[in-house]
Amino acid sequence: MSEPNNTVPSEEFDPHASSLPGEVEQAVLDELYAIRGSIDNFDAQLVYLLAERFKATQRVGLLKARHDLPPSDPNREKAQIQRLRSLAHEAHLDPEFAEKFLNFVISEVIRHHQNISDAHKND
Ligand SMILES: O=C(O)C(=O)C[C@]1(C(=O)O)C=C[C@@H](O)C=C1
Repeated sequence: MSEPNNTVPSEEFDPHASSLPGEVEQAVLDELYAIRGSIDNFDAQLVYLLAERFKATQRVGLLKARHDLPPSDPNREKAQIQRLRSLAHEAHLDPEFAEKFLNFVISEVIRHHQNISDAHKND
């Protein structure tokens, strides 16, 4: 039976899933798997961190809808981008990437805010 799209697949994550076995020495694969273990831990944290951020922005969206405030706040965004670029620079992360990432997240937040506002108006 196939699963509905909105559920977590029941299949276990295989941390050793790879297209490389047979192509490289086992020692190289072992080193790669060890590094990938850290990548997997980081990706899991990223998901939890983003979920927490969206929980907070959901509250902002409700507050804005209740008080009929616009979904976006361009001056706030400018300040956030400037701060994130500077943090990225200090952390040796490409500031362009940090800005693109923040803009990507914020555009999704604004879409959520708009949906909350539309739902609020139709109540
Ligand atoms: O702080 C707000 O006013 C928000 O709506 C949150 C947020 C963000 O995701 O950080 C999203 C949209 C705004 O343009 C600015 C910031």
